[in-house]
Amino acid sequence: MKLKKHPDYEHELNRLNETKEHIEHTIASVENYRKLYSDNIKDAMSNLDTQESSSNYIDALINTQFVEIADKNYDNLLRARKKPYFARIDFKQSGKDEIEKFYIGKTSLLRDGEFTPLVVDWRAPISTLYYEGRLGENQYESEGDIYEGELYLKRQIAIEDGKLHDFIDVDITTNDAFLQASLEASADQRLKDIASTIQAEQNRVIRANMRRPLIVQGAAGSGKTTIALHRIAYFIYTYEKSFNPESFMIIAPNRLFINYISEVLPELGVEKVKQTTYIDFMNELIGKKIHLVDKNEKLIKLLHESHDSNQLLIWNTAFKGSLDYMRGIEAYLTHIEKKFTPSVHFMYQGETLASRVEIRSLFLHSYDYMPIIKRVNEIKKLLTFRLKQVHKEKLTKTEEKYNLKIDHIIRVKEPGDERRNRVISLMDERDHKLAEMKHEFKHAVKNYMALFPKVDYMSTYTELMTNTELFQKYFGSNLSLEQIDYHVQLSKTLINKGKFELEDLSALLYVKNRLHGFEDTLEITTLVIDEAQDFSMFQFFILKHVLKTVRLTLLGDLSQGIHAYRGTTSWQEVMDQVFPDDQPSYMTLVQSYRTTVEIMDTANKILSKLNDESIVYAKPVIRHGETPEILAFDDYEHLVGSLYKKVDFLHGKGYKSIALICKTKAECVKLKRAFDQQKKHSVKILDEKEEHYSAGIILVPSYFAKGLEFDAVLILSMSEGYSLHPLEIKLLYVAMTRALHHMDLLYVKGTMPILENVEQLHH
Ligand SMILES: Nc1ncnc2c1ncn2[C@@H]1O[C@H](COP(=O)(O)OP(=O)(O)OP(=O)(O)O)[C@@H](O)[C@H]1O
Repeated sequence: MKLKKHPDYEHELNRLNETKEHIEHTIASVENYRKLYSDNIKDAMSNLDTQESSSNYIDALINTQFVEIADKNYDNLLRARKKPYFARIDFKQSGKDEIEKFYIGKTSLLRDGEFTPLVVDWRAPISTLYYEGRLGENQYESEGDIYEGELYLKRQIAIEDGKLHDFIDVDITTNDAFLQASLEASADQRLKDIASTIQAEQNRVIRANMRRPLIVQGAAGSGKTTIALHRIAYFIYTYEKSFNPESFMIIAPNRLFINYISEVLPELGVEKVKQTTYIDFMNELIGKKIHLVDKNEKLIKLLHESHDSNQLLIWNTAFKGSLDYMRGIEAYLTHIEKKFTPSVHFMYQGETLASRVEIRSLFLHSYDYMPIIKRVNEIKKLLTFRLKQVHKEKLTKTEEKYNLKIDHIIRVKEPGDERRNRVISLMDERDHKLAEMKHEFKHAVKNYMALFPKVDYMSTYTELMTNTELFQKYFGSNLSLEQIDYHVQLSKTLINKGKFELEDLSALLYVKNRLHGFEDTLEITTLVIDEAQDFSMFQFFILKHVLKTVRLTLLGDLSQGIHAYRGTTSWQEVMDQVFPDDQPSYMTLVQSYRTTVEIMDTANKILSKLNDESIVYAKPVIRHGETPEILAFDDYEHLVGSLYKKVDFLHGKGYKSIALICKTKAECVKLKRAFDQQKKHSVKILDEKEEHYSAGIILVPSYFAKGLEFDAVLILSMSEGYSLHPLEIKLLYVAMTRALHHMDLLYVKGTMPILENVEQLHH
């Protein structure tokens, strides 16, 4: 009712109707075109056997392309039908008389002969005024030009199912009613497009210069994954003419994530972007599936055993992810490279066609930009070329030489047996010589090339890892004998089982790249990595190196670095070591959108146990909920009894996704049995292989919870509690920050040293 009294109500209503009419009209025209052209294609195809088959075929292809383009717009139009736009800004550009109204939506709509679009795409330069600008004097940039003016209005417009629902005028779009409404929603749609509620700090990340590396440190729930997708959508829109969507790639931690992502990208009007995991991408580049030990095995070991007893494991993992490791490998390859060319000249018929010095110089200098095996091939081509030239010449000369001799004998000698024998003998000698030359010609290059060592990336790398002497020589200067022995023995054990560790993938790819290189089929020019804190320096380096690009966006949160023993512990280090000459940008996101003030406060208290002054704590958007309960029980039975009641309660509240997070899978299995016996609730265990999850009660080992979110989270500690070790603090922090609306912690007394002295926690 109130809305109808708004002086602009009629205007907004008419505007919406006008827009909808335009959309319907365009949809109808596209449908007509599609029908017409698909009929044309059918005709062209049915005539393919006739004489003009090729021109018909070309016609068919052109029409197919047309339909594809129409299809693309068509899908966007269908989507726009229900919600053509979500905001309006009124802007008067300096020098112009008129205040222009811009309606902002997910896809732009143009009308013939009109300069101002009916709807402006959220990714258009002017839309940034909606996300970042405040009322009053303002400016925006488009293709290097600055447009100044005055922003008169910022209006958020809620349209649902094509009907005008509400609109409100705002100044800054922070913590507004629209954002609140969006955050109240349940987690059944894990990732969603947030085009209408993007916040200023997020907008800056989305639109940051893509030509330089960008590192984003974002608190839990600050929208990193969401922003990663919007950034890609923004870039595809902005650089539509220079880049194919296929040249964008997003690396996510697992298939579950990728499935979430693949649902959101089409919503953002983006398809065909490559979505993969690091392991899958490495296997693809290496060209074979490398069998790895479970990538969580180390973390699980560290959770079960003391850190002190695993010092060598921690050292070895960090070492294999470091650029020192890469440098050791490089030193070994350089050594191989130096000894690679034969120590003899390339000769033919006693003549040097290429000296060993020349070949070495070609190999080490002229062709040094190529992978080793390709250089060998280049040398082979060169030797073959020279040999062919010389061989032809020598063959003619030899033949001529014999023919002259034969002529001479015929001229000076009397006919008779002696002359005949002499001529025959010379002819035999000539034929023999020519045959011998042809034989040498045929085998010369092959024999010479056989003097180059036979190398392949797999044996080169495994030799280096398992040979104590070699390892000591190339990596050993700062390592203890104990460390060297640990590395070599572990490598031998793994290789005997035909397995590698996750850390070996970068190394294998490095060696493969140096030896064999890649075909020029790597189309990826722009890479976005989510959960980047789990990546090592070597992983970042190899991606930059192999893809030959600095268009990398890394989004991560060091506070959630549960794989810090193998991942990144400092973004500064990434900038210094991986991008020293690439002018990387660094941005932070501290506002957190996922959870309530009460849950975030509790999680932050846990995080403060790290006693790390450099941590920037997540600031929740003001949204209140119940205070988390921290409940201690005398034993397992009492805990489980209370857990059933909690689950009933949460069900009653209408929460669709409820996660029961235990520290390890073993505790999840134990609880699953209990639930199965109780027979009231059906529960599943979420593990690495899971590809889909949307609702229900799910048991989650803490280390799989990263990146996910649930309406309600119950953290459970039966026997394996959380200690004050940084890894366990981070694990508990990650678990707590998964909740959207509700979180409690239930534990058996004595299992949670981490809670000691945590001020003001509710017991
Ligand atoms: N501007 C926004 N408007 C509405 N919802 C938002 C906004 N930004 C983020 N969200 C929501 O906040 C939640 C967290 O976002 P996301 O998962 O992208 O964060 P994250 O930084 O990757 O989190 P984490 O590191 O904890 O896994 C999601 O539900 C997302 O839809």
